[in-house]
Order: sequence, then C-alpha cells, then structure tokens
Amino acid sequence: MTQPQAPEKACFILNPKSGAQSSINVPELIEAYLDRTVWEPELVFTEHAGHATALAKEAAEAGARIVVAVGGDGTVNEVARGLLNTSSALGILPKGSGNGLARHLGIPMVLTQALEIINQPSFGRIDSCSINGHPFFCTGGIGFDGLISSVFAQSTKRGLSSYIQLIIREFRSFQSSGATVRVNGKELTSDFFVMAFANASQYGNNAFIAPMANIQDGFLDVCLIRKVGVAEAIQLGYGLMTKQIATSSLAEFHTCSTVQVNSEVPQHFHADGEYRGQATDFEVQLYPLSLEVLAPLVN
Ligand SMILES: Nc1ncnc2c1ncn2[C@@H]1O[C@H](COP(=O)(O)OP(=O)(O)OP(=O)(O)O)[C@@H](O)[C@H]1O
Repeated sequence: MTQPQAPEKACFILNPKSGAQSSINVPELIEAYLDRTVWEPELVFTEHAGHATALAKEAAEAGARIVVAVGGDGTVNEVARGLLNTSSALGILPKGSGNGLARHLGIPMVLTQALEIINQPSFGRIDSCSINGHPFFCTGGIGFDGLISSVFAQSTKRGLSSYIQLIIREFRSFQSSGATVRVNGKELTSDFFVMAFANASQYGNNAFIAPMANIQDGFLDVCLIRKVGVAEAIQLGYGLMTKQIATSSLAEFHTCSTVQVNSEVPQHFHADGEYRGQATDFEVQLYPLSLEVLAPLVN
C-alpha cells in the first residue's frame, strides 16, 4: 500500500499595500480553501518595500517547496528574485493592480480559483531577465514606461483608471530621447518613445506589449517604438489592448538573449513596473529557465 505523502511547506508572503482597496481577507481564504493534505502553510506580511525578497530567501532556506507571492508584479518580482538559485518554486495569488506575470502564466484572477491551482500543483521552469542587474520576470523598459513607473511609484492611487489618467497626463509633456540600441549585431539609432523588453507577453491588465512572447523559449522579445504623436499613441494603446501591436507599423520587434542601449541623456527605467532609477547605458540579459514556478501554463 502506498503511504500518502506528507504535506509540504508553503510560505505565503502577503503585501498589504498591493492592489486597489479590497475587502478580501486573504488569510481567511487560505484557511478556508488551501488543501492541508497537500500544503502546510505559513503566512507572513511584508513590512516595507523590498522586504519580500528577504522573506522569500528565508522561506527557501527553511525548506519551503513553494513561496507564494500575494500581491502584484512588484511583490512577485521581490519574491521571485529571492528564489533564484534555490529549490523553492514561485506561486502567485494575484492581488495587484496589473498582475502581468500571473495572467501570462494562466493563473486565475479569482483568488479561490488561484488557490485551486496551488492545491493541484503543476511545476515548470521559466526564463528570467535583468536590466542593469535588476531582475525582472515579466517586462522591463526604458523611456515612457520607465517614466510612468516612476510617477506611479509616487502616487498613492492604485487601479487601472488611475493608471490611465496618469499615462494621459504624462504623455503631454514627455520628450522622446535619442538612443542607440544594439541587438543581434545591428545598431539602431533613433528618438525612442519606448524600449520594452518582454519575457512575458504583457505589462499587466491584459496590455500586450509582445503578444508572441514565450516565457520558456530562452529569448527576450524587444519592442521598439519611435517618437510618436497623439494619434499614433492612441493607435498604440488600441494595439496594446487588442494584441495587435505586433502587426503595427509603429512597433519594431527583435528576439535576442542580450541587448545594449546607450542613451544621449539619462532615461527612467523599470523592472516589472517597479521604478529603478535613471541611466544612460543599459545592459539587458536573459537567463534561460532560471526560475521554477507553480502555474497551469508551464510544464
Ligand atoms: N508593507 C509594505 N509597505 C509599503 N509598501 C510595500 C510593502 N510591501 C511591499 N511594498 C511595495 O508595494 C509596491 C506595490 O506592490 P505590487 O506591485 O505588488 O502591487 P501593485 O502595484 O498594486 O500591482 P501591479 O504591480 O501588479 O500593478 C511594491 O513596490 C512593493 O515593494
């Protein structure tokens, strides 16, 4: 007779600040829906930005089989970077504003359904990336999306509508800057509005910057958008939300495992929507299958 397997350790790292205000009580949901025959849970709350990385490392060292980020892409980023080179897998309970990586991996946005995925775990490995040494798992970017991440970081408002309002406000004063992108032996010099690096296909909220991106293929999808006017920006926005950006004449795509950018002036940049500062020189790199995840769309 085969013995039932003992439950394995699952550490849930909860960011109380992520997402729009909601009345959902995640500890109660975990208590009610997590299968205790599969998982022995531990719940910890982050106390400040950056805390989730240390908590994830501690959980991995303590033998957690999975470390679940309960939050948005910022929290996922912090947890995932703590799990690189460990034997713990990343899980996600999407509770952020955008939830780009969770959406890409097919994790349901309804938390009870996301818990069902955790109850019947299926594991796989995904690529990870870095921009100037800052890890990212979903998208990184320089230019307008870098600026938006910087303004959003200072805003107390969360949710899609505040995000769109902010984009419209900032677009009016944004100046595209000259830069040279070195990719696959080519040098492309222009005034770029956005230089986006996609490991996953979307920024979050189903805004698809690289609809064809495959997170397990060992390649980054680079999307370059040159200086645009208002009408073109609206077209791009429509392309993002309808998965049609890849066929737009306004966007140029390259697949590669490394890319360099040299800008004439310092530019804002982000990793998974988290603002990482300004720089003139950038190195973006992909690390194949470097993170184990618990998700339906990987194997
Ligand atoms: N206890 C905390 N207090 C304040 N900020 C925190 C705390 N824990 C984490 N953070 C920060 O909260 C920020 C937002 O988190 P997160 O990205 O998960 O949510 P979001 O922005 O609503 O979602 P998304 O990135 O999917 O749009 C991150 O920058 C993270 O570092």
